[in-house]
Amino acid sequence: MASISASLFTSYAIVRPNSRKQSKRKPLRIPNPKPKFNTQSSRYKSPPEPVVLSAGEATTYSRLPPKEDFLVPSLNPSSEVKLSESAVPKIENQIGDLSSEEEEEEGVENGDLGLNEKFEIFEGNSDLEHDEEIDDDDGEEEDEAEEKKVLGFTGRKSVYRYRSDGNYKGIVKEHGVSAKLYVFGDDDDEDEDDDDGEMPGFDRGQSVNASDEEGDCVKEKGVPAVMRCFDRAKIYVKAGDGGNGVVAFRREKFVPMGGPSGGDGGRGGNVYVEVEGSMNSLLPFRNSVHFRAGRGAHGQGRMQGGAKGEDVVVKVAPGTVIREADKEEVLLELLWPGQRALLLPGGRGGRGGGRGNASFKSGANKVPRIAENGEVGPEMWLELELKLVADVGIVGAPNAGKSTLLSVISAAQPAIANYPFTTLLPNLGVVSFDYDSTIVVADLPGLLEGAHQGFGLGHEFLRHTERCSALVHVVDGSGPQPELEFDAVRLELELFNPELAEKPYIVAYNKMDLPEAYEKWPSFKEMLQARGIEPFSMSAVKREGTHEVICAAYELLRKSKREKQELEGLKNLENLNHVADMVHKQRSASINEFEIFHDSSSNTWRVIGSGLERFVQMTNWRYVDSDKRFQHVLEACGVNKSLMKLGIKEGHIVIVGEMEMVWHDSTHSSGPSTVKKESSESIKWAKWK
Ligand SMILES: Nc1nc2c(ncn2[C@@H]2O[C@H](COP(=O)(O)OP(=O)(O)OP(=O)(O)O)[C@@H](O)[C@H]2O)c(=O)[nH]1
Ligand SMILES: [Mg+2]
Repeated sequence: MASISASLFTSYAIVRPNSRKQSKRKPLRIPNPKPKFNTQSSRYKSPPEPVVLSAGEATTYSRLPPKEDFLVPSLNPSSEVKLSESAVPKIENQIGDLSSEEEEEEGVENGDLGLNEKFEIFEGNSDLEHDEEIDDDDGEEEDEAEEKKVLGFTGRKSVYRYRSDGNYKGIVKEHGVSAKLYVFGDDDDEDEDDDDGEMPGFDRGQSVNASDEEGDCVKEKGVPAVMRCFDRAKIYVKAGDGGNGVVAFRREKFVPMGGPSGGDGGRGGNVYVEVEGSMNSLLPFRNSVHFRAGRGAHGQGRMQGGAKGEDVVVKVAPGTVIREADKEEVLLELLWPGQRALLLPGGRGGRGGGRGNASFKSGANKVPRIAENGEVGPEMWLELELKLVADVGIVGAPNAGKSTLLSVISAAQPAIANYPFTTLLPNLGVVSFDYDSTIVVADLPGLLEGAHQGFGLGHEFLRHTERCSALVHVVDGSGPQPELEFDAVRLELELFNPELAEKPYIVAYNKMDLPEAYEKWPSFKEMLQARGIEPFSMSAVKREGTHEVICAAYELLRKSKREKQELEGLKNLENLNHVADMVHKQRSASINEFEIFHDSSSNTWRVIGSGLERFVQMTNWRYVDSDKRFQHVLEACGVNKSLMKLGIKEGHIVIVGEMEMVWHDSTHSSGPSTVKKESSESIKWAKWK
């Protein structure tokens, strides 16, 4: 009975904002003593020791240059090493001719190639047979084996400069062409330990400096940031907080007791996501990561409401998929220019929250000394992923002529050069057929064997073919074994995503103007025909056969177009504002819905319920009436009753949202009474801790 009477006059003493919750929000960051470079992992291994080809002349690196390379325009133009485009085949020949280390030294020292200390050699893993072959050799034979290890070379339109100690020095961009050797060897024990067959290729993110424990995750990912950021980004978005309401009273001559006149706060700004047709990458998010909408202005006297916060619009490229960070579920998929989604609605001001004291005026309370805080705007981290919206994707091995084909069939002007990996990012081109029919064609970086495991660059971009309706597979006819090249690329597509391999495709056998390609064409054609595939032959450089190829691709496209349109139509009907709707729904959660958790060791009772928590957040504790209102709400929504049922005792701690309170059983009065009628004396407030 005592407990029942106590229940009628129960009150809370508000002690302080809930410090536990706050500390949870901002955890202390304890430095991780472990090296970030996981030497145990089979995927990320310590980089092999540099392979010195000739005394201090060149060093082997197993990764692409760091991201800074793509930012620094020119560090030392005076010492720029330029290799003319025409020098490239020359280098290739010389590499082929190298038959001893001396020759290597000579070639480098002479500076014929301009490569002295300035070229990088990427080391990859060889297949088993090759390893064995090299292992068996000794002495001079080993030198021969070294030769065999040189499989090819590539270059790019930037010159990387290395100090002789192996540390990366800088970059001279734009005009030079540097050489890169791909050496497939077995020098490193660690490579042999690589049981799962993963290649410690340059894209594996191995640090240049093995002792570089500070290598962050950017380095571990291996691919330079400019390439990763092209189609992936992580951003932070926050809707604006609502403005606070104020307590004010009308003071005017001849208007005695003018009444409350505190205005409401304005609503916080919204966060929108909009598709910008002119964007074709997510690179802009490399520099701007945080998007915060403006907060609503506070209300003012004379019934002046606050202005609403400024909205923020995050512009993304067509084809962007949006997920909440570290979650699988797709929030939004924005395909077409102009599409706009309300992602996060701003915190409410005005009637929804942030009310001034004028809004609290009632017959019972004509002088309300209470106003609300504006509602806090929601926030989240988002992961953006771009999947280009191209109709046809051009795939194939490096140097097959994919970019050349795109340049011939469209007005696009991709970089074309006689070395693999000229294309580092996908290129888009628009091909016009009639007045009103155009298709978008994407030229992707070349695929290597092992691409699905991360070898080479192509796998980074294969996801861009997922939205293509048809593929054009370009085969380099001048290669040693076009059939094997064809099979390897098909296998990579299949291993990356079996759905890709099921897409309709056209095989375009390229470089027919070269005798070696011309000779191999009949056998290649025969092999594919035996499999039921009708290949096309072309010479992209001479623009012969390219029209037939793209027309055939267009036909394939048209076949699947109707089906695709139906799907797109369905997608367009999707409600793009569903995330905002979810937020609205959460906001309108009733304060009557809550759960109570008890920690007996600390005598703490935690009341969890989004409606109640929002109420706490919006209560402005500066005003005495706010406390009364809060007590009333706890009583009205049944929190007090539930706590007493569960056996709460004097002095226990109750936590609601960010408030921590001490429970008191009041014994000052008896008999039924509502909190509303309860005098302030009946409430025993504890001191702030
Ligand atoms: N002879 C001849 N050379 C060609 C033909 N098509 C392309 N090439 C050459 O092949 C080389 C590679 O061409 P690209 O178009 O850059 O090849 P890619 O497939 O885009 O190469 P990556 O972007 O590095 O994967 C260039 O030197 C082209 O001039 C052709 O039909 N005949
Ligand atoms: Mg290319």
